[in-house]
Amino acid sequence: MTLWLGPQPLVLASQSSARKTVLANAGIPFEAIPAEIDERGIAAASGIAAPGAIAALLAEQKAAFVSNHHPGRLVLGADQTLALGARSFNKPADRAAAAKQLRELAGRRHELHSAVAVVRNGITLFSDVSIARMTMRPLTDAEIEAYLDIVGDKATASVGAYQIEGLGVHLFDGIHGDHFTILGLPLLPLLGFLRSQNLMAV
Ligand SMILES: Nc1nc2c(ncn2[C@@H]2O[C@H](COP(=O)(O)OP(=O)(O)OP(=O)(O)O)[C@@H](O)[C@H]2O)c(=O)[nH]1
Repeated sequence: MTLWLGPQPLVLASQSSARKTVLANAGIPFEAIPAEIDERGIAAASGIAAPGAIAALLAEQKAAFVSNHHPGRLVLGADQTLALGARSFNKPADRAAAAKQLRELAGRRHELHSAVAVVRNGITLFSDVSIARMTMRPLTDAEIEAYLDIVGDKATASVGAYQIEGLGVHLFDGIHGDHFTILGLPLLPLLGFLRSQNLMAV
């Protein structure tokens, strides 16, 4: 008996190592085929300001892009936006941007809006946006620099310049929300959908 009942593996429209790990640990077979879209351009052209709506749009656009190149396949797209008050943040471009972003997040609560979409033949079959609320400790510039010295390039691999399951945990006083939402893939709503399609044995 296997867990996955689908005729073919899921297609994951992502290069995210965290998203791959989440699916692999959940026992869901997938092929990773990153979407070649201009995320920032699409977000800017959409005129959308709400972080959850931006994440939902980009998750759907990533899945639709790959779906159009793989007819008949079930394609999963995901996106995550960080919101601090009315401002939205994306993955920092380099260490200096990560330091600047952490200085702004320190001592405050920010939200992670994680969206997932499932598309087949260009039709969106499922979408969900989940929110996690993260309370970051007050941090001195010296603490931020020490953290960045220790984590190195990983600081630019995540939207908040941290990996919560790794050393990023040291930055926080409080975490409210689903662990998978923080990692960037709302797994529980996705599993509910896959189950509803009779794709899972459990
Ligand atoms: N390991 C880890 N990754 C995180 C965490 N928080 C956010 N991320 C990752 O930060 C990235 C958010 O950027 P996105 O633009 O949504 O995705 P991406 O990395 O560009 O990958 P694509 O899906 O190909 O667009 C995702 O890869 C998330 O998995 C965390 O706490 N731990």
